[in-house]
Parts: sequence; C-alpha cells; structure tokens
Amino acid sequence: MIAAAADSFEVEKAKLCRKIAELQAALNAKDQKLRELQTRADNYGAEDEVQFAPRDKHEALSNDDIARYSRQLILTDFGVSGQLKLKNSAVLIVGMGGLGCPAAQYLASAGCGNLGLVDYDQVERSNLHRQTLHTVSRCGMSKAESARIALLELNPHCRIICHSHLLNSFNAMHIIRAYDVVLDCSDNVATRYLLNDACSMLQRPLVSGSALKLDGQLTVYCYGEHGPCYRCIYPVPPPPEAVTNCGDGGVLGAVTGTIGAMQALEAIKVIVGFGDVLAGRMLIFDGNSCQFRNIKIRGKRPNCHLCSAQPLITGLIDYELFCGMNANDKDNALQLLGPEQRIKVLDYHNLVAQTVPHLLLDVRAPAEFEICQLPDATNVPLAQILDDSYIQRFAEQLKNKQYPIFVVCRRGNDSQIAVQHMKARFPDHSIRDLEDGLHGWTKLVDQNFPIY
Ligand SMILES: Nc1ncnc2c1ncn2[C@@H]1O[C@H](COP(=O)(O)OP(=O)(O)OP(=O)(O)O)[C@@H](O)[C@H]1O
Repeated sequence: MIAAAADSFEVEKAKLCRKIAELQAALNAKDQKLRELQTRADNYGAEDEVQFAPRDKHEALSNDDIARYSRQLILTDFGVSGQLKLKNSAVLIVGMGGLGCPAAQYLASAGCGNLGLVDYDQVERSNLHRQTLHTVSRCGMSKAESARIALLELNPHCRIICHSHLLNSFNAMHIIRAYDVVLDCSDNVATRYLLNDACSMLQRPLVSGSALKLDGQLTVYCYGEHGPCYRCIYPVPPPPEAVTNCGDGGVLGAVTGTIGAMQALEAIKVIVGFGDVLAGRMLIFDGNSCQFRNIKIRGKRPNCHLCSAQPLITGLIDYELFCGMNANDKDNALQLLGPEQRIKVLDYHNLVAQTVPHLLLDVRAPAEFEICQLPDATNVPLAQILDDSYIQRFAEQLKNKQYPIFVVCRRGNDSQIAVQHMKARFPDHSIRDLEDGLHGWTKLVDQNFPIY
C-alpha cells in the first residue's frame, strides 16, 4: 500500500517536473524574445547614428563659399557672420513631401551646413506634381534618399543625414536633440503634436507649415521665452473626421512650394538672427485671391499642459491614440464614465482632459478663479448659473453643440448644485461635476496645484 502510494507520488512528481520544465522553456523563449525586442529598440535609428558624428565647426568661409553665396552675402542683415552661422547650423526637416522639398531646396542652396531629412515613405508618381526634388526615375525610392541625391546636386557642401523611417515617440527626442531648428513639413495631426512636444521639451524652434487645396498656413512655435507652442493654440486635437489631407482634398504644387519656401526663410531668420520671426503670429495664404494675411495668435498660454511653468505633460505620449480617437471612441470614453452625474478627478484627467473635446466650467467666484484654475477652464460663477436669464443665453450658445460639460469648484459642493440646475434646463446634455473638486485634483493629479 505504502509502495503503491510512493509510486503514484513519483509519477505525480515526474509530471510536475515536466510541467515545470515546459514552463521554464516557455519563460526562456519569452526572455529571448524580450531581449531581441530590447536590442531592436536600442538599435532603432542606429543607421542614422553613424551620421550623427560631431559637426565640423567652421571659422571662416572658403573662396568657393564666397563665390557661391555672394548675392546673399551682400545683404546688410546677413553678411559673412550670417553665412557662417548657416554653415555651422543643423536643421531637421520632417516630411520630404510638398512642403519639405522646397524647404530643403532653399536651405541647402542657401548654405545650411547640416540638413536632416525624415521620411518613412517612398516616392510615388502622384507626388511628382508638387514634391519637386523627386523624379520619375526615383519612383519607389525612399523619399529621404531621393531628396538627398537632388540636394547634393544643388550643393555638394551640404551634409545630408537621411532618417528614412517614421519619426515617433521612441526616436523623436534622440533625433531632434542633434538639430538646432525643426521644420514640420508633415501631413498629419499626430506628428504635429509629437514634434511640438519634443521641440518644446528640447527648446528647439519649430517652423510649422501646412497647405491644402489653394490655402496655406505658416507660423513658428516654441520660439524663445514667450513664443506659444502648438498646444497653447490647439490644446486638444480636432476630431479625426474633421481632418482633410491632400489625398482627399487636393492641393496645388505652387501653394506647397510657396509655404515650403517661406518655412526655409523663417528657419534662416531663426538661425542667423535677423528680421521679425513669425512667432505669436500666423501667416494665412489664400492662393485663390493671392492674398497673404498675418493674424495675431495668442502668446504662451499660462495654463498650457505642456509649456507652462507647471506642465502636466512631461514626456512624449502615444500620439496616434491621442489624436486618433474617432467619435465612437470618444463616446466610448464617455460611456466608461458611467451614467452618473459625478466623475472622479482622476477619470477626468485620464479619460477626458486630453482626449475629448469638452467644456470645463469653474463655478467659483472670480477672485478664487484668479488664485488658480485648471487648464482650459472657463469661469462661470454659481450665482450666474442660477440666474435664469444667463442660463437662457447659455442654452442658445449650446444649441447644436454636443460637447459634454464638466463642472468644477473648490471641494465639489457648488459644482453639484450647478449640475443639478443645468440638468433641469438641459436634460439631454452630458453634464458632470468633478468629485472633490480642486482639492481632489491636488491630492490625486498634481500635487503642485495650489490648495486653499
Ligand atoms: N511621423 C512621420 N515620420 C516621417 N515622415 C512623416 C511623418 N509624418 C508624415 N511624414 C511624411 O511627410 C510627408 C508629407 O508630404 P505630403 O503632405 O506632400 O503628403 P504625401 O503623403 O506625400 O502625399 P499623398 O497624400 O498625396 O500621398 C509624407 O512624405 C510623409 O511620409
């Protein structure tokens, strides 16, 4: 009996040992895979690394430089010192498409010493009408490589560094750090936020251009102490369904050429240090009527999530996720919050603040609002919300707007009263208040947020 029990014990033990060995093998395989992924991540962009050799520092212009750049050397604001600054500079152009090609062409021709070209895409025939550095014979070639060939023909003294891959949250800081100025010549909102965040964190001026149909826009973000960043102007991305690209909306090559050339001009002004850099202003080009307008855009937003004194964003994020939520995803995000009239501050921060277009009403008295406020909050004191004539006007403004409303106060009491009152007026509208109010925010989200 004892012998039989011992046998079955041995059998069980052998089975368990086999299971352990299997699990160990699976674990080893997983470890191996992890190591491979780590090595791949470490080596990401390693081929660029070779070309990140220290830049040569030039102290003087050569005779060839003087002959080549003579027409710009005689400009009063430019001169030999300006040319030397350009020669020693490094500019990164993200996107070698309709904007990037003319921008690179003018920067290389003007004598920019080091040009980095980022593009993950290959040249296609439908690019050739506006992406003027690429040719029929280079269709199928990497856009960065194709541009390099054309640029070296224009100016063999320019050092061209190709980054023929996607610029993303993993490699952006590493690449951008090696350059003095960045040109956003991309065509999507995720890359705009990525470049903005990386440039703001690394304090690199960002010359941002865009063109669609016959219209173009240009401005410089992250310039100097007071220059706004992209998030100061656009704190939340537009809904993806509202974004049109050149593939859908069309574009004329002369329009991208105009804006791209002006991006090169702004980059040269930033590097050389002359003229009035287009920061805090936006140039709007209407190709149809051939008019340029300069509009004043706001300066640095004091409560910007990124570039204010107390930023909430301190590292790069998943930009595809941030920008890519479609209307359904946003509804889902709201559904995650449940049907209640209250939302926890942490849920508001994680699920809503950065991703869902919404209205945040702060119902404290103006004097308290002046002490501290959340990013993008609008002050509407409780007394005003309880005033029927105000609510009537508010209802008019709300008409046809589906934005959910969030209400905050100091501790989450007045905000509940405000929500109840508003709910009675707009029963179909999504209105919630932040549980524990600003006290909860300080406790759970941002310990540096003032408490009183
Ligand atoms: N994150 C990124 N990393 C690298 N390249 C990018 C990134 N985002 C955009 N680009 C590149 O920016 C360029 C933008 O060029 P453009 O606006 O002329 O569009 P396109 O994609 O070439 O045109 P089409 O829509 O006609 O195919 C593209 O070549 C695209 O590959």
